[in-house]
Amino acid sequence: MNFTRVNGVVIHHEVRGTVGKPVLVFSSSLGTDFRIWDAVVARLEADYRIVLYDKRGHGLSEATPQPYALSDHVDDLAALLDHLDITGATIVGLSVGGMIAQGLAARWPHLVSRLVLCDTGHKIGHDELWNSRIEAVNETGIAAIADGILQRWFTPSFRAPENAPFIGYTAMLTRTTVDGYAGTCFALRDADLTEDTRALKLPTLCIVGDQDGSTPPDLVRELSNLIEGARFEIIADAGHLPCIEQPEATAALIANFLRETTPAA
Ligand SMILES: O=C(O)CC1=CCC(=O)O1
Repeated sequence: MNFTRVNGVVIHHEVRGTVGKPVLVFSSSLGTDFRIWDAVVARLEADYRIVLYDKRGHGLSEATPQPYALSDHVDDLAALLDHLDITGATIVGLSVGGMIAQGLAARWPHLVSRLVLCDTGHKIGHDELWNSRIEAVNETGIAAIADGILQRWFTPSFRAPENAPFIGYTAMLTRTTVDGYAGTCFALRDADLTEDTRALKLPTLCIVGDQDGSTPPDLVRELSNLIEGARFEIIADAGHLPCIEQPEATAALIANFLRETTPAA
């Protein structure tokens, strides 16, 4: 476990994989931490250097008081990569992690060479959705609204109570700090990356679960249409978190994209 203070916030991170190989950086979604990537990373770490981190208010990273802006999350990741002396990485981001990846590529282009945008958008939701979520989380806590969130995250078969991982990921969600969760809802409410993302010129893969109830396939297709040359792939039998429900298919799409966009030596 590694903890580094960047921008006044202690960020939990881990570097795995193979020294000297191209770097993949993974950024997670609202209410999750970097363990959601474990099964994907296990399939990629022989061929890549892997950076995992928890955004502020999530996992083991410090929870600063709400609200947050998307630029807080973007600048935390930029500072972490500076600390690790990394430039030109492929950023793999899911949901708000995908927005952090887009924001990083727009604001700090030297840090990013390729993007893998999973179950995300250039804008996710609208003011009313995020305002009511912020109010609910602050008044009653995450557990009180967890059922609705989990229905959008996972397919019905994964949500069976006898499925042990479902219980585990429910705990991950409900144990997220209120400041981290609500703070990031403010960031989502206020972020519209349409114009920044339209200007991006780098190899990009967009992925979405066919049953994603949070950022459905049409939204992710629209995102891919904004970025010149971006690929768009749908993963079968997955909700909002294909890295958990379909890690093999997710890792295979990422590996193929990386192979096809790596310049010949
Ligand atoms: O909680 C959800 O509905 C899913 C989600 C939206 C943005 C994000 O990061 O997760």
